[in-house]
Amino acid sequence: MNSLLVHPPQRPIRAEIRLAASKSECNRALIINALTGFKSDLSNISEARDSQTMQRLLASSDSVADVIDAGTTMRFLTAYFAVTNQHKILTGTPRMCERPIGLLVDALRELGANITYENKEGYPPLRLEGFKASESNHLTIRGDVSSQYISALLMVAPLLPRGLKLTLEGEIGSLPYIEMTLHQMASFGIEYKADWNAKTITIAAQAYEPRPYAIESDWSGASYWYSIVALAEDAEVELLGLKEDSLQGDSAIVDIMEHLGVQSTFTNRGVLLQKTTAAPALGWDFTHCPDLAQTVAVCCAMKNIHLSMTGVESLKIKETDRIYALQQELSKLGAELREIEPNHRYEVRILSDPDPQGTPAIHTYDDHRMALAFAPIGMVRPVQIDDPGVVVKSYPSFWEHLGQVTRIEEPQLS
Ligand SMILES: O=C(O)C1=C[C@@H](OP(=O)(O)O)[C@@H](O)[C@H](O)C1
Ligand SMILES: C=C(OP(=O)(O)O)C(=O)O
Repeated sequence: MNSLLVHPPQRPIRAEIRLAASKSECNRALIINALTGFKSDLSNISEARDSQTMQRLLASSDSVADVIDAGTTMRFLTAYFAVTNQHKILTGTPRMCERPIGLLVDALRELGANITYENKEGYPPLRLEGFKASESNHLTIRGDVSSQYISALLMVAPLLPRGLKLTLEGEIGSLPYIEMTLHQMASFGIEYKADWNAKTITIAAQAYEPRPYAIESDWSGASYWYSIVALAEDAEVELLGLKEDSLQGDSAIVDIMEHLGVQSTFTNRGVLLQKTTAAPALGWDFTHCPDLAQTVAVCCAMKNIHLSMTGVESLKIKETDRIYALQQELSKLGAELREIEPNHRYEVRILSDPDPQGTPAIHTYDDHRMALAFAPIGMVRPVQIDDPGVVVKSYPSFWEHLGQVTRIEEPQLS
């Protein structure tokens, strides 16, 4: 299946969608479960490939662990395999081998891990050859590159003989993901002290306790349904398995979408999305919810809402350079993603649709969020999404779910 055509719905949309479980919460729960000796009872394990890969690699005794394109799986397993003294080669797709990991490797080396680079300094593949705890239990790490390095270190901190005092340097990005890690660790009996003013987190040596743990549905996946409701003429969708007091920072989509014309009402099963009036312009800082940037950029472009976005620095080192990918694909809709302050502030503006009657063909750059963020365009005009299978990374049942509300087909060969 090389591409899919999404057609505008012929009827008002009324649907209940059971979202995939959050791969972020799931990957933390899987690592922590491993650290309890696989004795915890996890429910609602995510069907996302990133989480299935994590589960498979944790259970495998192979010397090579291939994470495919899963960033959290790569970063969390690096710390886990290192500190549990496992000898492994950690590798992934060519893109994974372009995503930096040097800050995490430097930190683990300081703690006593023997890690070397197979090819390029600072990037996977990595060779892990044992662990001998060092005297030092105090580390400093930059907070503005990827929070995944920090989460990875925090989860293994209780295993270190002297625990860990971690100081974060500079701006902290993706903070809710760090807080999610700490909350989940606490759910398995770990005590910690976080001082966000001093930017330090202190964790003593202690043991994880096996506990039951239920993983919440995925708020990042929910964002595509918000965009569908914002763009469709008539839509009401209930997303099942989401909570108002979520650990996931991407629940910020509730506030963002109030400006884009979607109202949220929490029910005892999840959240009900209904249409309301949209604002003419939106300014948003994505520092703590970078995975929402594509959803919001595309939705604003389609609704002709002027968007000013900041906090998108990390987008260039994700599954693809998401700034470049957005610029290329938004231009097919007659929209522009313009850099206003170098690498800091961008805006989305509508110029003119180069072909209002046409069916834009959207490339997805091996990035699930490109396919997921552009598919809702189909609520307004037919759209072709190339390489639709990329969604398996986080939301494998997306096309099946979308097929419940509108027609999707493989394009006819001419
Ligand atoms: O810890 C996590 O589960 C994640 C953290 C974020 O990455 P960064 O911290 O690199 O921004 C996010 O983009 C990613 O999808 C998942
Ligand atoms: C950036 C993402 O994932 P990861 O970094 O875990 O590959 C994502 O899911 O958007």
